[in-house]
Amino acid sequence: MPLSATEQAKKAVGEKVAALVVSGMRLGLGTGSTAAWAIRAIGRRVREEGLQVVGVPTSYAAEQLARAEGIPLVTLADVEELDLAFDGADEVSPALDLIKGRGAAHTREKVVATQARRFVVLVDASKLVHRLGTRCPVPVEVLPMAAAPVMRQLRRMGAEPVLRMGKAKDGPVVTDQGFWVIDAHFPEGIDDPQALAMTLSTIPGVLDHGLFLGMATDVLVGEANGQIRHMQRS
Ligand SMILES: O=C(CO)[C@H](O)[C@H](O)COP(=O)(O)O
Repeated sequence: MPLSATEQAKKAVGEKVAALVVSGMRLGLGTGSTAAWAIRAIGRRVREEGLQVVGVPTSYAAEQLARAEGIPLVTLADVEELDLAFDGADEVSPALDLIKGRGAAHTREKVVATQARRFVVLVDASKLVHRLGTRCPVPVEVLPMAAAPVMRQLRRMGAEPVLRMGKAKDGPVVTDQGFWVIDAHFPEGIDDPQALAMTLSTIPGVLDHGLFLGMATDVLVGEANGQIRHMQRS
């Protein structure tokens, strides 16, 4: 079946970042449908060209895919830093700030991204927003016993919190860490992402949230016309 235009754009940016990889690199392997294109393309280069890399996966899903593709895996205990991490995103602002976590992997994704000298974000053009929060909620990963007080706190902060429920499971989504995810909706968008990120980080029971501010060094945007736009942090 032919790929949709959106899937073509995801594939294009995934293959673009895979082409930036050279032997010896230590990689952060992102989660989601766009990062999966990159993992598959890197796996192909490992098998066909003998490309020598190691990868740190950001989720169980990324780990399984990388294993299937033959990419050698290591942990953050094995490598002091990563040369390049790549990942998808749910929103990208003009300042290259992000919302991530549709796949509930944002906590590990943030840890991995912070260990990388270069953090390349892969999106199709539908993810570009003028104001963070206008396209999707901010995922907040919480200790299950803290879910109710965290939701009350989020309401006091002006958010509309929704506990994320499983699609093929009764009850809440459970993350790779055994935590839950509260999606904090901001119907008018987020006024001050920095202040929100700081406040979220101080709420007891919150493991981490999906605001990735000042972290992306590069954003590759797959456009509808098949072109790739490269945005870089100045
Ligand atoms: O943050 C993520 C997972 O937690 C994903 O990277 C993000 O949701 C983008 O996914 P996709 O490329 O499938 O649109």
